[in-house]
Amino acid sequence: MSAAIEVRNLTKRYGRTTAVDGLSFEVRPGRVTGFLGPNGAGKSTTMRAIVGLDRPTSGEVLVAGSRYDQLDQPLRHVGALLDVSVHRGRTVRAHLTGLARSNRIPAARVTEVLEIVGLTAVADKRAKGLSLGMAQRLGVAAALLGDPQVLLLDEPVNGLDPEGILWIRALMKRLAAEGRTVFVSSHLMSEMALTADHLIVIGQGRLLADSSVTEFVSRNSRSFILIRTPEPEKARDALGGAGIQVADGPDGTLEALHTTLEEVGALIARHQITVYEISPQVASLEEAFMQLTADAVDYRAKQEV
Ligand SMILES: Nc1ncnc2c1ncn2[C@@H]1O[C@H](COP(=O)(O)OP(=O)(O)OP(=O)(O)O)[C@@H](O)[C@H]1O
Repeated sequence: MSAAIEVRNLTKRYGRTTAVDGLSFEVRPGRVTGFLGPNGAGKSTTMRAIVGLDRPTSGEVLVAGSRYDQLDQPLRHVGALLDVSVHRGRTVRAHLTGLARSNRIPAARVTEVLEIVGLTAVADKRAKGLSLGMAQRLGVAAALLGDPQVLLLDEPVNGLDPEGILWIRALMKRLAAEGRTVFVSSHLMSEMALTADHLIVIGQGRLLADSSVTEFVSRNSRSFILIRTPEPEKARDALGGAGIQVADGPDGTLEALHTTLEEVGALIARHQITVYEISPQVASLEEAFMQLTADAVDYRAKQEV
């Protein structure tokens, strides 16, 4: 399986701001790849570089083996939902027809994409009358117009209602199942956990992780047994005596690491310690992501002071 998008040592500076800093990764076909990072991490800049809207300060980006500006009929190779920019006075259909014509795409395809995104009923309405969710759908329709093998979607769930969110998730999965490359950015780990098969995580314009979602979860999520007790010293001694590592949790709780509920329960009973709660805990994906990107966020916050 060869990579459909190759980002090689990409750096992009805007004046004194380094938005992307020596970033390299590949995006493969047949799966949804989530592009995750806190606000300002450099996701949009990278996506804009992939479709030739931003010129790299150094490094390069290849799509389907070529630089975007060297692709013949680029819309047939890459479809992108970046900023939704529509000629707002035009109708939905006219907007798509104009795009199709300038890219030598048959007009019949407009009817097809309107159907795919569920905008057939509003095809003759002016784009400026559309809700944000419908405007997102129109952006997706434009991205699909050339029936491309590679799709880039920058925060596609923004502005969508719950039904729209389910729709876009299903669409992305379907496009990937058809063998296409789907690269989708988000600043929400929870959203990506539901949609993506693979993750590229960046912070401060640098690569933090490149792994499957399953791997990311098992590597980054912290699990422990939470103990709430009025006798923390007794509990600490009992656990420590059995060779179990104990950390301090919030509100005076204890966290027993690398152990099981059964082992902790048995020890607590044997030492006759009063407990109010013993429960297994797994840090959420969102926490794992925040932990991973915390340094990047701190750094940026300090810079802006
Ligand atoms: N045209 C520009 N001129 C100057 N600085 C820019 C420009 N575009 C982006 N930046 C800066 O580059 C950094 C990365 O921005 P970018 O929009 O790529 O991040 P992002 O990960 O997409 O964030 P968000 O989730 O907020 O969209 C930020 O510090 C941003 O302020």
